Amino acid sequence: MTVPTNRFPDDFVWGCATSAYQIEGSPLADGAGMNVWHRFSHTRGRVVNDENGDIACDHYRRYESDIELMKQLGLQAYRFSIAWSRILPEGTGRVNPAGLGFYERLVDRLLEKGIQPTATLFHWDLPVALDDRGGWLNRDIAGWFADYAESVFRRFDDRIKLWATLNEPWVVSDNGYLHGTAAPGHRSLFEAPIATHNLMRAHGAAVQAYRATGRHQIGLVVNIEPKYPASTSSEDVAATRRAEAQMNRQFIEPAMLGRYPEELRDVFGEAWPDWPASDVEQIRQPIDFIGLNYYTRAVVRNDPGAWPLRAAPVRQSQVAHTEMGWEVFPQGLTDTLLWIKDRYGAPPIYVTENGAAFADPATAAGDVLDDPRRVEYFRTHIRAVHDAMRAGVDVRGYFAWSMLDNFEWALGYSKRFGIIHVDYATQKRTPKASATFYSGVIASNGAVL
Ligand SMILES: N=[N+]=NCCCCNC(=O)[C@@H]1[C@H]2[C@H](O)[C@@H](O)[C@H](O)[C@@H](CO)[C@@H]12
Repeated sequence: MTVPTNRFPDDFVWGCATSAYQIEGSPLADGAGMNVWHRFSHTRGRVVNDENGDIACDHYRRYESDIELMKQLGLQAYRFSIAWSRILPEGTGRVNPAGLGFYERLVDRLLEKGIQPTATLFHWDLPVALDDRGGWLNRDIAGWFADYAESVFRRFDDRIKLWATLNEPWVVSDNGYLHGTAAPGHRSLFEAPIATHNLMRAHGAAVQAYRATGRHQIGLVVNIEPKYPASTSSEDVAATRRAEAQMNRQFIEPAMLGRYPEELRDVFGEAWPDWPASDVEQIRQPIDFIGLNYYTRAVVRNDPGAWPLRAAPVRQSQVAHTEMGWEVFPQGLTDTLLWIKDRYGAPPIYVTENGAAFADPATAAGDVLDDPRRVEYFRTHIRAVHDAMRAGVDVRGYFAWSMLDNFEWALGYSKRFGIIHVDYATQKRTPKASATFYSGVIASNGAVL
């Protein structure tokens, strides 16, 4: 693959990404079952300002005008997630035709507008009915997930050509079961490894199901945050390896190499089981691509009091940070793409999420002051992708996070990642300067960088 010096290959795909619970609203409409983020966000004290996704960006009802905005931007593809509990209100068994109907309308409208739909099966919004049966702690969930996957493959594989099983299983295991900062809000050293393992077994089962009937591509989306030691001391280097194994290799390694990083026993101790080899073999199903979500890096030091990693980030001074407190570090994206290529056999990669939160207040006149740092973030990170491709990494596409300002999980609506501003009181959409910039990147295939 020859990569031109000043633009991207002709078949490179440019898109934007979102997820169901963060933008759709109407979480219980038309027969949908309740999902764990609905229950979590309606539990006092779990989300900033006790905000929830009851309305969000009202995309469930406004999807046609939102697709019009995507068309105006010149998007070639759109990454969204399918809400499991719209399709199967009880998580298994009865299919809800109205739930399928929403995604049918969404997909057909996207195709009408020449925008490729790419779907993620699970973006954290587990049906409550399954959570009440143990959720990711119940080994049966691999079969439940495969059945759900089959019901959507059957319906949409004629129109969706790029599938992802899971979005960022690390966040579900680490935030949802280890630290309790995300749904379902558990805090347990023993539950997190079980959740990890069942998430990955479910991934494997869905890929196996896809291979039976699927005709296109399926992969796994992981968040990778490259870890750099704060010093060359053996303690800081060891701490960095623990942090890197627990976030960056805990999921991609079983999926691609059929093994878990040995550092996980150092992190979890007796709470890390000896998984049956047959389980890990089943997890290691050949996949067609890796989806990489990249936001930032971490500089890591040894911290004996930091449970359970015994590692802590060191904030870098005198450099730019986003509203999330994340360092702006585009070199980390190049480094990560090269790391995936070198460590996992040069798989095709899509950058499935990359973006930045900055405060973008709307003025009284209704304009939106898009922080110029967001344009700079996209410019430098898209350049970083190009650098990796010039160094031989097989990157197939880039999806900006996010198309719309949206519900940022436990941070509610306090963080704005969108290239399109959403006034949540009026639901008015206003493209930001970053939308104009990204539209130019797409139109010139990266030549404007
Ligand atoms: N330090 N630090 N970072 C810890 C690792 C961050 C992991 N979270 C993500 O990557 C989430 C991903 C998610 O898909 C999307 O649903 C979220 O809205 C975005 C923005 O938050 C990102």
